[in-house]
Amino acid sequence: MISATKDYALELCNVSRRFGQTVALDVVSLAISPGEIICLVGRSGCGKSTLLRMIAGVDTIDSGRVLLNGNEVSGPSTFVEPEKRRIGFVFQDYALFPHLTVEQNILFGLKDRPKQEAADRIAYVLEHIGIAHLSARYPHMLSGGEQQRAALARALAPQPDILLMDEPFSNLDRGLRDRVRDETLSLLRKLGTTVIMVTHDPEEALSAGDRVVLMKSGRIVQTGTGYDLHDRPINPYAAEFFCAFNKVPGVYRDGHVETAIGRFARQLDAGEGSPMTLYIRPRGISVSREAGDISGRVKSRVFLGEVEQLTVLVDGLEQPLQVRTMNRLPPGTEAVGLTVLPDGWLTFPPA
Ligand SMILES: Nc1ncnc2c1ncn2[C@@H]1O[C@H](COP(=O)(O)OP(=O)(O)OP(=O)(O)O)[C@@H](O)[C@H]1O
Repeated sequence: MISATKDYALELCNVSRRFGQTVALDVVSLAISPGEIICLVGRSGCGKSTLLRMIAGVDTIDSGRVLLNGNEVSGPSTFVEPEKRRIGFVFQDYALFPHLTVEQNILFGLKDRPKQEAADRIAYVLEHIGIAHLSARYPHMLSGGEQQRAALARALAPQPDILLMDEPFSNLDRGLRDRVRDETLSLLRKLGTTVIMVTHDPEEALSAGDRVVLMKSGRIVQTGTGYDLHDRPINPYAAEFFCAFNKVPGVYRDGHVETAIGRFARQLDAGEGSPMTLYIRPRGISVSREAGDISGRVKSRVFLGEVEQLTVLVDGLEQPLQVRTMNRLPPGTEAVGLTVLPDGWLTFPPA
């Protein structure tokens, strides 16, 4: 084994994996500190599950290195078996053994421990995860949320260095999901567990982890806090993953993006006359019955509770603008004034 820095719980160095013609992971590098909670996101097929499988060691890599606590576990001439990696796994379907009780499921991962130690570990996780009263039940006798907690208890019992979770909350309905997720993550934080959690849900990714890792076609597009990814996306893919933007074509001139709905000042590293697309957040437009920078006509509105989504026709734009507002307009309002807020827009060259 090659020993590198122990500052990181996990390091991926130029990891690649192909399946025939498909490049599932394309020279991926990532370092994760102990106790960090990472949300791994990206569209279907971008390589999230493959990445978890390589870390867990249930599949091999073609090139690169994987290090756990500074020790190489996958590399050109190294392969440490999954059982020896001290990694816990929680799957989307929980994968509990149906013929074993909750307690027996947890015991399964502790078979090599002395009896008393295993019993102590089981008691500890049952209590901390709040399912001691369910220990004698079989999986089919548990609700979705309870099954999720049982799977978490089984994964945590052997005290893994890293916990990998593949869409762990996606089988739960919305209300339960938020609660189980908050409870689970606060417990994992308390235990100081390093976590990589795959999710499809952009909101979950922004809110749940310390850091978001966004993938596309086997590559990491951007890593950063939820605020970084949401407010400062590095490209249109990252931007559109977290927000359904209005897109307005424009041209860069004299420090401004010139569009059919006005000039937007920003210093850009772009040549005079370069085409630029303005990405305007639906919440980045204020709307009122007074005159604004832009005149529009409300085509339709959908009341969503906290906010209302308006579709507004604007002269000179092929597509109407989508506007999300907390400002309740009187029924039947047609003519509106719109103003794009200073931090309500981004700009990128056209894709
Ligand atoms: N064993 C395999 N054989 C062939 N192709 C595979 C295999 N495993 C994964 N792939 C391909 O590799 C790519 C990445 O798959 P992966 O399951 O990692 O994506 P994902 O981001 O987890 O997708 P999803 O969000 O749909 O679960 C996909 O194109 C997939 O079809």
